[in-house]
Amino acid sequence: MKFLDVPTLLQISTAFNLMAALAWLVLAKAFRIAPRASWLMVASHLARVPHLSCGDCMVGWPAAVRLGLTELLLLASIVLLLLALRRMLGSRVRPRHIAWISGAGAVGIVAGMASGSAIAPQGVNLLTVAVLAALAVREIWRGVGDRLSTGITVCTALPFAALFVLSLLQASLLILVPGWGERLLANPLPGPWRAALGLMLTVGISLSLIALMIWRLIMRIQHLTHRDPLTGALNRRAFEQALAEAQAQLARGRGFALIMIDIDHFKRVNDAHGHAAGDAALLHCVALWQASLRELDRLGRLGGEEFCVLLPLSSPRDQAAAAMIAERLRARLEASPLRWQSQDLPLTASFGVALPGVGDARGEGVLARADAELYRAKAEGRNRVCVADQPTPGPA
Ligand SMILES: Nc1nc2c(ncn2[C@@H]2O[C@H](COP(=O)(O)OP(=O)(O)OP(=O)(O)O)[C@@H](O)[C@H]2O)c(=O)[nH]1
Repeated sequence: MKFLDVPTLLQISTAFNLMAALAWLVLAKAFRIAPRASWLMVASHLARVPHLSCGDCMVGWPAAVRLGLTELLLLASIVLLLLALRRMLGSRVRPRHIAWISGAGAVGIVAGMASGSAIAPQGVNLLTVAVLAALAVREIWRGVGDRLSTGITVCTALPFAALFVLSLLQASLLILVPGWGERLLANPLPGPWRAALGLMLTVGISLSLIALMIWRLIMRIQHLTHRDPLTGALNRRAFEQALAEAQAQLARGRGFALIMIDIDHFKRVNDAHGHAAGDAALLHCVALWQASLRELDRLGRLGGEEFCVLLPLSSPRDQAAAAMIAERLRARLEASPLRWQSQDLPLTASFGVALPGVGDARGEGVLARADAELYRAKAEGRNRVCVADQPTPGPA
C-alpha cells in the first residue's frame, strides 16, 4: 500500500488542525455556541501544530529536549481536549483529577528530559495520554450513553478508544521491544503508519467533538421549544404531547395519573409584592415540586399559575399513590414559604387528581376530570387535594 510521504501527511495534519482551530474560533466568537468549550478546542488544535510541524525544526538540540518539548505540547493538547469535552457534556470528571494525571505526566516528561533519556518522555506521555483517553471514553459513555442510541455513542467514543489503544500499544512497544525506542530516535519524523494514524485520529476526534456539539445544540433547541422559559417546566404543547404518549401506553398496561395544580390567591402576591415576587413564587413552587418528584414524572406549566404533573404509576389503577404524592406536594409548599426581600411569603396551592379512562385518545377527558377536581378543591376552601372517582378501567 502506498502512502503519501510523511512530510506531506504532517503538512495535511498541520493544515487540518489550523482549519479546525479556525472553525472552533468562529463557533466561539461569531455564533457563541458553547464558547468556553470552543475556546478550549481552539487551544487544543493550536497546541498540536508545533507538535506536528517541529519534528525537524530543532535539529541539533539534544534528542531528549526535542522530543520532551513536543511530547509536552501533545499532552497539553489532549488535556485541553478533555476539558472541552467535559464542558460540552457537563460531565462530572473533576478538573482536579485531570490536573493530577496530566501534572504527573508532565513531571515524568521533564524528569526524562533532565536525565537525558529521549525514550522516557515518550513512554511517560503515551501512558498519560492513554489514561486521559480512557477518561474521555468514560465521560462520553456517562454523558450521552443514556440519551443517544448505543451505535451513536460507540461511534462518538471510538476515536478516543482508538487513542487509548494506540497509546498503550506504543508505550508497550517502547518498553518491551528492544531497539524500538532507538529506531524512533534515529528519525525526527514519525513513520508513515504513525503519521497516517495520527491524522486519522485527529480527524476522528474532531468529528466526534463536532457531533457532540450538534447534539448539544439539538438539546438546546429541544429545551427552548419544550420548556416554559420562566420556570423550566414543560410548556403546554410539550405536556400535551407527553400526555398523549402516556395515553397511548395505557393499552400496554402502563397507567398514569394527572395532578392538576393551581397556586392559591396568586394575584395577591403580584398585587402586594409586585410581578417580580410573583415570578419568584412560580420558580419557588416549581423547584420545590421538581425536588419532590421522580425523574420520570413530568411537570408542566399549562399557563399562568396553573401546573400539571403526569405521574407514571407502577400499578395502573393506584389512585391512592397519586393522591399521596399530590398531598406531599401540597404539604411541601405549605411548609416552605417564599423568602422575598427579608420576609417569608406563605404560599399554598390546590390540587385535583384523576386517572385516565378508555376512549380518550389525547387525554382530554382525564385533563378535564383533574381540572374539575381542582376547582372542587378551590371551592372547598383551597390548600387541599381532591381526587376524582375512578373511571371505567381500560383494557389490561
Ligand atoms: N408574576 C406573574 N404573574 C402571572 C404570570 N402569569 C399569570 N400571572 C398572574 O396570575 C394571576 C392569576 O390570578 P387569578 O386567576 O385571579 O387566580 P388567583 O389569584 O390565584 O386566585 P385563585 O386561583 O382563585 O386562588 C393574575 O394576576 C396573573 O396576572 C407570570 O408569569 N408571572
